[in-house]
Amino acid sequence: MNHGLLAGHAPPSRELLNAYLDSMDVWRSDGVAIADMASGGGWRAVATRDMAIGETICKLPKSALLSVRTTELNRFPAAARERTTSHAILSLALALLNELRLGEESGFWGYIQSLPRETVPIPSLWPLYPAGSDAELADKWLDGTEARRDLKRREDEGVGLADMRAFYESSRLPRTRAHPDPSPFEAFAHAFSLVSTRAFIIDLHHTIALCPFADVLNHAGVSHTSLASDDFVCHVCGSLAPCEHDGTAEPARLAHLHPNARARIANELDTVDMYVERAVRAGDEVMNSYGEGIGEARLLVEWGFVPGSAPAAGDESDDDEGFLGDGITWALSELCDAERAAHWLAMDGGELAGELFEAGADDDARLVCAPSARPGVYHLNHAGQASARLFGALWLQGSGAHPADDVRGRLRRALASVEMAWEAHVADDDPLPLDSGVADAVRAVVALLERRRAGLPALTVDELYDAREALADAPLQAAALTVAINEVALVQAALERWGEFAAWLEGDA
Ligand SMILES: C[S@@+](CC[C@H](N)C(=O)[O-])C[C@H]1O[C@@H](n2cnc3c(N)ncnc32)[C@H](O)[C@@H]1O
Repeated sequence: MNHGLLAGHAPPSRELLNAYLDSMDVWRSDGVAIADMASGGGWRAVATRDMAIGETICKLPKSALLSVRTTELNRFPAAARERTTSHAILSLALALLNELRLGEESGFWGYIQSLPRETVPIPSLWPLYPAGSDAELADKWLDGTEARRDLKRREDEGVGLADMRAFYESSRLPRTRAHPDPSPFEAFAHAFSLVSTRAFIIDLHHTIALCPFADVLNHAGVSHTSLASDDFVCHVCGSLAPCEHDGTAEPARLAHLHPNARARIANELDTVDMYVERAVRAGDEVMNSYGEGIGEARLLVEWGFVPGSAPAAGDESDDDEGFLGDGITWALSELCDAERAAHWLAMDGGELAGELFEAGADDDARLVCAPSARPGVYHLNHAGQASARLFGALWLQGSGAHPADDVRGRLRRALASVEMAWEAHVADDDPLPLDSGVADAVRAVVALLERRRAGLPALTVDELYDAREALADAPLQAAALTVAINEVALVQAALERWGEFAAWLEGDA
């Protein structure tokens, strides 16, 4: 994508980055070095010696972060931000674009020159690529997948491509020596792609920010580290210690801290830190976690890659265990009609289903699994188990329960009896008599899965694999196909499991 930024500059330099980090007092362990990705493009962090749990990987003073608070744009708020946005990601992309337009005159030059020069092709930006390109051809494989849902969610939240365009068109960046004229939308899209793939959530003052050096680490589900930051700062000035905006020497934002910790923060520099949480061997790539249980669809939508879709010897990117996330998900409106959905929400059904789900030693053998840790997520996991939250909402829809009924007691019995019936099915016993609401919920799971399958590409898993095999030099199509393959395989397997169970309940099998 032709964004016109940093044209004519030398490629990213580690020396310049290190000089910047030193000048900003960013502390780095001598056990970690920046190395090239084996796949060619980009960098990664590699351990130069064994590192033990608890060791510090890096400590960045918050003043070294690139955020809307620390950048030049913050000094020209009125001119540059006629339109305000509640979306931190759009504001940060604008602030970064302003620094990129400043080029060598930016206070962040040593850092921003180290960032990828190519736009990261996240799916929100695929419509900007020409017809017949890898991006354009990849898009159709996302139909019916979680990635398409995530893209829709981003649009609903106001961070889709049309929102980016509207936001950028209503913003005015100052002229710079390198860029006396406004930059094209592609330049904003480039900055957005960098923010989407590199920003971390920091605190109430910075909101999200780019973290030099910490953002060199790639992601793995089973990681060695994660970014830690005290977020209970003053939202006005960012101070962690009590400040003039608190109006008291003992602000409520610090009330949860032990007195020793409160005394410590009064005297210490506020930093974001990375510590070794799982031992690293010399020569290993040091992997970060971008978040708990992120599925591959979300990795594609927000970070522009799918683990294992383009294996590269030497990178750990093909280690896909732990990339599982929440499997496949539905919105409550797809499970219940409006009246039942309102009833479910009024009784806090999601929370209730979690309370009623009794974890056990043989959870893997069950039909129903624990609800997602993400509130409001109704999912079927990678083993084809429906979450208690999903099953509960479907049960409510079919049960005829009224707000005045003892829903708690009935849902508890429904969850217990479906599990007993499943055990009997697995043991090849005769079907047990079941409350009709429970059998209806099982049939509703089958219907949901059938609808999901109908929306996914109409090829078998083998045909999808063949389509991926036949690709040459098309990483985005390979990534999109990987998402589609895994979802088709999951829906197919889940349909068999739930379909056979439903038939057995009806005495047909
Ligand atoms: C925070 S950056 C990590 C540093 C990046 N490798 C670089 O050179 O700038 C995030 C980007 O790195 C790449 N990345 C991160 N984890 C990866 C993985 N496990 N496999 C492949 N690429 C990965 C993706 O392009 C992602 O958007």
